[in-house]
Amino acid sequence: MSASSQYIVALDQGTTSSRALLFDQHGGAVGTAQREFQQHYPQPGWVEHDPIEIWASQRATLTELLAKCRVNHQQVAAIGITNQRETTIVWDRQTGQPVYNAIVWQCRRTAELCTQLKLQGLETEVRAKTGLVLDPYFSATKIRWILDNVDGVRERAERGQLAFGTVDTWLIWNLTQGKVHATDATNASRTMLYNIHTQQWDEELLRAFDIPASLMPEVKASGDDYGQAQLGNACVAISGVAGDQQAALFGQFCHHSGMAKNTYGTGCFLLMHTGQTPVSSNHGLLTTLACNFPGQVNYALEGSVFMGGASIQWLRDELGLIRTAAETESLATEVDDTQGTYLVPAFTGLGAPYWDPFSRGTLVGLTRGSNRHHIVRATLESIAYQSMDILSAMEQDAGMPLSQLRVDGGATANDFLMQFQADILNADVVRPANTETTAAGAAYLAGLSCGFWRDIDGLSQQIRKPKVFHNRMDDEQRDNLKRGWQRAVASCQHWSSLG
Ligand SMILES: Nc1ncnc2c1ncn2[C@@H]1O[C@H](COP(=O)(O)OP(=O)(O)O)[C@@H](O)[C@H]1O
Ligand SMILES: O=P(O)(O)OC[C@H](O)CO
Repeated sequence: MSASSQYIVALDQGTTSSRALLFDQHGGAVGTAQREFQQHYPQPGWVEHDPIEIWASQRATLTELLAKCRVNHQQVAAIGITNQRETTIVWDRQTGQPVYNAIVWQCRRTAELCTQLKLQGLETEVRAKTGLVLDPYFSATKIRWILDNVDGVRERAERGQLAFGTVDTWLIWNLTQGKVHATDATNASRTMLYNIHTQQWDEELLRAFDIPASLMPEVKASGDDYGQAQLGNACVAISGVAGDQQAALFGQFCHHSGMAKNTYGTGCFLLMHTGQTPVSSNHGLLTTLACNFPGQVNYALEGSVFMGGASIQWLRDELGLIRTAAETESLATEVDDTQGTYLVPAFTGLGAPYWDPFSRGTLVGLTRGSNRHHIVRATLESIAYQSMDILSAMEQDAGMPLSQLRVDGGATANDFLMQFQADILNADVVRPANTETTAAGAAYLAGLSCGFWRDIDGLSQQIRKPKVFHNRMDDEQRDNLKRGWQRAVASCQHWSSLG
């Protein structure tokens, strides 16, 4: 880091776009550049990205950001990387060419393989060692699919010629011109091959999934030295790496047991820090690793809501009840309540804590007086109820009450939703002034690790004041509403299996 270094760059490689953000000494984002890239759907249920396009779009955002902000490489102390997790890339170590497209976390092509592996009894071992459920979501069966289905790849992998990586690893490889093949603990914990107790690739799981160990990257702490990114003639250190949901937990300053964040996007991703103890869930939540520095191990519980902002898109695109997501706020507040209407957006089944793939969406409690205001309000409330269900499962699993929920993501712009979330949780909902918490997490990891910032507490004090939504609902009303929600959920469970 040179004396003139004034900034940290965060590279945020997401599912639909690559972004680069510039952070100053105060921890605020002062510049941003973004490029969308193409989604490929070669068959129903399959999702792919072109790894070359991922790299090119990410590289272009970095160049654009520095040009736009008139910042040169010497002024950048370090780069932090955060990324869509689980997405799987395999490439040739010699040429750097991918052997197949990136198989995206959403891709369901290995569902059948997962069923077979469950029948062989692998599920309990996967759960115990990795904290995950045996599902196509995670990287292991995606790697296996590439090895089994792309000509010559298994032989090349067995000869040690190929490398596997999640998107962070692919970016590090390209930024360092093939010198560094590494990932961080949070990304490793999403592969279904990493033992979160021993902190190593698990040889038995690699054997069970039939994946050669030579493919795997070195696993480092999230805040650590990942080598030098070559940017033209200049070099900048890469000193922070984390999967996007764990980066958001870090960027929200949730560093202690019981602290939780919820990201309200298309779906909602909820993570609760559980300190140095892995908590195994009785409600089907995932046990995963949280960001760390060398010598530390941190754990978290994770759960997700499938239909968050997506149900607002459904109101707009399928029902035509609204024109924009933003107008849901005024529509919802123009009525006092939903008049007993509940929407359960179980369009693709229900996740944690119900885990019922046969549930289907339902709208209950309609009367002759119900109108679009009530339905819009019920839809917003459904996002808060689903988040509440996951948070209460987390509280029970971790044995810790939640006093505060930190929030980020596109739908947190909706004050009605935030207030209702605080009311139904009976907890404070804290929305930071800067909702770029994912990129901030990567920047803070990188900046703390390279000495740009001295300590996390000092950094958190510099951040602009958040807006806090306090509970305004009395217990009786909350209990009644929660009972109604539970009845609504019960009414749609097992729906598509009933015939
Ligand atoms: N004011 C709003 N009220 C409710 N939902 C909103 C609002 N603004 C955006 N959304 C929802 O938030 C989602 C976009 O958030 P974003 O964080 O960009 O999601 P993602 O990263 O998943 O693409 C969309 O599903 C949209 O419907
Ligand atoms: O890129 P996002 O924000 O959709 O996040 C994807 C998650 O990391 C998937 O686990």
